[in-house]
Amino acid sequence: MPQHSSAFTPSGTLQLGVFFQGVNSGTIWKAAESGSQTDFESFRRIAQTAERGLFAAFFLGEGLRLREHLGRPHALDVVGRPDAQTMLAALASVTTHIGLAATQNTTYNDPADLAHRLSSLDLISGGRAAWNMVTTDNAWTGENFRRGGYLDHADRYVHAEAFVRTAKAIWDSWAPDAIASDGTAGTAGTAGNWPADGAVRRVHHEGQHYTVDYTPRLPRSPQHHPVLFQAGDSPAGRDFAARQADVIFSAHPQFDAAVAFRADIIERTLRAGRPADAVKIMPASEFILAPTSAEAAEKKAWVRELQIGPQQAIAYLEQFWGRQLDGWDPDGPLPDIDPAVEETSETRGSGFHGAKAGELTAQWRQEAAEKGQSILEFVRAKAARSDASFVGSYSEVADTLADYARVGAVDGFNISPWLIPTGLDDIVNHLVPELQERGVYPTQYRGTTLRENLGLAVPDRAAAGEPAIR
Ligand SMILES: Cc1cc2nc3c(=O)[nH]c(=O)nc-3n(C[C@H](O)[C@H](O)[C@H](O)COP(=O)(O)O)c2cc1C
Repeated sequence: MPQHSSAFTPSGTLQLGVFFQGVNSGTIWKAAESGSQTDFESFRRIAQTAERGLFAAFFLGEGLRLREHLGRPHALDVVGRPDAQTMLAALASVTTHIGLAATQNTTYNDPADLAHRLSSLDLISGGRAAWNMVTTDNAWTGENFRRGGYLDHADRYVHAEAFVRTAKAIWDSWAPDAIASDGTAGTAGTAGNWPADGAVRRVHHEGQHYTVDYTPRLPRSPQHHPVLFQAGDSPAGRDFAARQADVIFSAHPQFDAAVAFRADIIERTLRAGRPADAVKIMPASEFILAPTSAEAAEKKAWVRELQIGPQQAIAYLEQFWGRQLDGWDPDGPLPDIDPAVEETSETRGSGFHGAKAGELTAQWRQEAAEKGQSILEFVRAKAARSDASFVGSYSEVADTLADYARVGAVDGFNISPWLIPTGLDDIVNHLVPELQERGVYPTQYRGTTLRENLGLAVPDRAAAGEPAIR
């Protein structure tokens, strides 16, 4: 295994990505300015604004089934999420530089099929595709598929590892010069569009969950293969990222937590035999900005009010009580009845997986009573990802972000706009120039591929001593 320097040197710069929300209550869909969550125009407008702001990547999440609660569609979610790869292919034709990242899970997809579809996006976009690798944390998705059921947490990452190694083997199987640019490498076709003999390797993988025996169908893209993001925060998820990913879409945006997360990932990355800076980190975040801090605070109150209305507040509590609470007054105190479940459900997208429901709800009742909060006020405070929010004037927030860049706490932020499609406008028009003035943000795209723009090396697995799967 090659030796790497254990020293981590902060790049001193930041990248931005945009995460178009399809679930949860972070996006306001009912303001006068709100667009549609399914109309291509919303996606085009956001992606082009992000590109004007030199964003590295445009992200789409994935959910293969509507989230449900107590047998009904989850009232906390907006309904409708067009297929990510279809949407990104359409966006490739109206953008030129921004990366196009599709969240795709390793539990319900198949590696040969997904590797091919991602390669297609990578070729169509001229080397701008990324795959955000997730394992998916819910059982109800499995009910959509013939396999049914759902893998144990530990198995999900074993499966994910075999999946991504197979995908990488598929992407590595065409030699770099399989199709020569002057059209002379081929032996079978007159136009030189065929690979030379021996230039494409067959991929064979026999695993616990699937077997692949496959001759890959596409050559390398200008960035070799899609950039790999990972989202999943358990120790197993972090180790998986340390071994396989280029970038982590993390859940730790607050400064101290970000610094600790960076240290943890450096340790795991070195243990995996990769250089200390091999894995970049971009946490999920929300920005509420205005010319002055007082105006930003006012805006925040408006945003929170529209993100969580009475119906969402009740639906939020129902996740933890495990029963319908629609008779409860959102302006009254928290329900003084016991939950119908022992543990908060791990399968309903809650951020409190497996907590003891009785203890948690009793603690919340006490907390709300002490603060004199109604259901609505309590949920607005609890559900808002306030730990992921950067609220302030353009220059205050730019100063804060410059501190992150200086110590290398993160490599950038993946921003969820709270308004679609105009939610990036003030970031691009005001925050980006402030960051550029501080020398912590690019003033142009470095290249045309996502890999170049993120400053990632082209993968060379043979040199890294990692054999392709046979
Ligand atoms: C920031 C972030 C974004 C995620 N986005 C998605 C998503 O869009 N679709 C999905 O199925 N899972 C998503 N996940 C969930 C992961 O797939 C994973 O299943 C979950 O975090 C549980 O794994 P863990 O225990 O390693 O955290 C996301 C996770 C994180 C941390």
